[in-house]
Amino acid sequence: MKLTQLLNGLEKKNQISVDTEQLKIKGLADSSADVAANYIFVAISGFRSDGHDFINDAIDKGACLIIGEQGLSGLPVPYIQVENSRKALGILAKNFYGDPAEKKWMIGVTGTNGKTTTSYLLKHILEDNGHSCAVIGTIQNIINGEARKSSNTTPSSLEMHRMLAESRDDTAIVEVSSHGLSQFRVEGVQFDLCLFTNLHPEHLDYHRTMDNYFQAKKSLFDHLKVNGCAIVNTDNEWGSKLANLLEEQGKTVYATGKSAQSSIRIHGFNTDASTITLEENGKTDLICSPILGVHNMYNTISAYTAAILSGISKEDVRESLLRFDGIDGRFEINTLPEGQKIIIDYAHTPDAIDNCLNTAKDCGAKRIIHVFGFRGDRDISKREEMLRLSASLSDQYVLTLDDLNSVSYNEMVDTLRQLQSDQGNQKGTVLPDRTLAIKQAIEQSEPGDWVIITGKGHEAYQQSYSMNTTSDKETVCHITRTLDNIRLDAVY
Ligand SMILES: CC(=O)N[C@H]1[C@@H](OP(=O)(O)OP(=O)(O)OC[C@H]2O[C@@H](n3ccc(=O)[nH]c3=O)[C@H](O)[C@@H]2O)O[C@H](CO)[C@@H](O)[C@@H]1O[C@H](C)C(=O)N[C@@H](C)C(=O)N[C@H](CCC(=O)O)C(=O)O
Ligand SMILES: Nc1ncnc2c1ncn2[C@@H]1O[C@H](COP(=O)(O)OP(=O)(O)OP(=O)(O)O)[C@@H](O)[C@H]1O
Repeated sequence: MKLTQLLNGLEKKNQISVDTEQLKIKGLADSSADVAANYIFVAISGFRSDGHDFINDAIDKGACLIIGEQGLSGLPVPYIQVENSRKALGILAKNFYGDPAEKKWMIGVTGTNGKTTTSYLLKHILEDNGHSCAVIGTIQNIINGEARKSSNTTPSSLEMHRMLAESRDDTAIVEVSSHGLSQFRVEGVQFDLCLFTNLHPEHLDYHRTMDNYFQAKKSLFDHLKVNGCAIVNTDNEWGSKLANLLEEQGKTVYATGKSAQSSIRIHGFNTDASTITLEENGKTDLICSPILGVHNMYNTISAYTAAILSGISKEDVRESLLRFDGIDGRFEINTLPEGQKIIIDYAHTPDAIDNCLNTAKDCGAKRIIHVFGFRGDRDISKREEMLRLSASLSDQYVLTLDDLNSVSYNEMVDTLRQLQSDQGNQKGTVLPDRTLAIKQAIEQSEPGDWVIITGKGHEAYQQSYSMNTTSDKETVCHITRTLDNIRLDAVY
């Protein structure tokens, strides 16, 4: 592709020569390791290293043009200085791959909790009604029906545009994280629908304040196509604020919530039957939420609204919801022959833990035994609240290891012990080996009890534990001898 086409929309700080404009570009790379002959290398100043330090490597590998933020001169190949390299990468990737988002029905989902659940509910409804849906998100990326490993919730803009270009699906659902937004990973992607699930304290190690975190999430809505719609859960205070701000900007907002002003108004939740009564334009509708918990009912409402705005009839959406068979690691229930329920859930925020434990209570759990831990290198400000909630809502809890990341085993165990002694109560114990913690919880459970294992959900273990299993699901299967894969028990 000719460089002039690629640079469309890019603000340059320096002029480039007519000869440079004629360069034929074979590819783009933001990692020197991926550079080949006639590539553009975009140097990004990162959190761990600085791409500008790898410019010479990139040139040795065949880069014919460098883009970066520093005022550099004297390079053996042309250099373009830009204000923001991550943003530049998105613009170049969009041009290089021919603006793939423009050719699809694009749906972006953001919020602290519920992005994955809402995305999979929506994917199911759309596919059940004849569409083909790509999903780019936390568990995996699904392109043309094939699952690919995902290492970030929202991949870099380069991978994003590449995957969208490879996808022959008519629709793409993208989970958009706040990190992704603040790092311009959806630069050049415009959405037909943008969904906001909720905002709760999380990632404050990165964003510092809730307002910064909110601003990052809000920026997704700058990516709405001209006729695009925002779908916002206004029962969350930040959602309500967002809906007002977007309306002030003249955007089309579908507010979902209990208030009378909502476009889709919630009249009531029936937690026993897992149903929701909704009202739109004076007409009420009863829909089933196929995953337990009021929090999952909110996800169902977001998916329902997005499906309707995608052109599916209410009747078809209602029918499709009845055929949904669950998501890995999202309130997955296994009922033991003796009557205990074992739940595996990805909850790793105070709000999510609150929701999970309360769902078990609402569903009549005799006793709740909660197994959980804290991730190394992640926002530590939420730990006390997570423990406080578990100590008050569960009947017994076991503090155990979650991913250590770069934190040492001893440091995390000391942290667990310290937190238990400062904030815990007599219901709790510390048992670092996650597999033994799960075993102890299951062994101590009695018919009618719910054992709730949170934090890892669908993910594989990073550490090895004494049982040699690779995930919570495998551990539970191993302990309970449930050899069949655990699947979500029917809610209805
Ligand atoms: C802290 C953070 O967000 N880092 C993200 C960021 O990495 P970075 O650009 O800072 O990378 P870096 O290692 O410092 O390298 C800087 C540059 O030098 C280049 N380089 C480096 C080495 C080399 O030899 N040659 C070279 O060219 C790198 O390719 C890069 O372009 O940009 C990368 C590309 O987009 C991301 O993969 C990476 O996510 C890391 C892996 C990560 O763990 N991020 C988490 C915090 C995250 O983003 N999480 C959210 C979900 C949060 C949630 O809701 O749970 C997500 O969307 O996944
Ligand atoms: N709407 C919701 N409100 C509060 N908590 C929720 C909601 N939906 C899901 N959760 C909780 O959050 C956990 C993660 O859910 P999900 O994976 O759908 O969210 P996510 O936004 O994709 O999370 P992440 O950004 O961490 O990948 C669930 O296992 C559940 O405990």
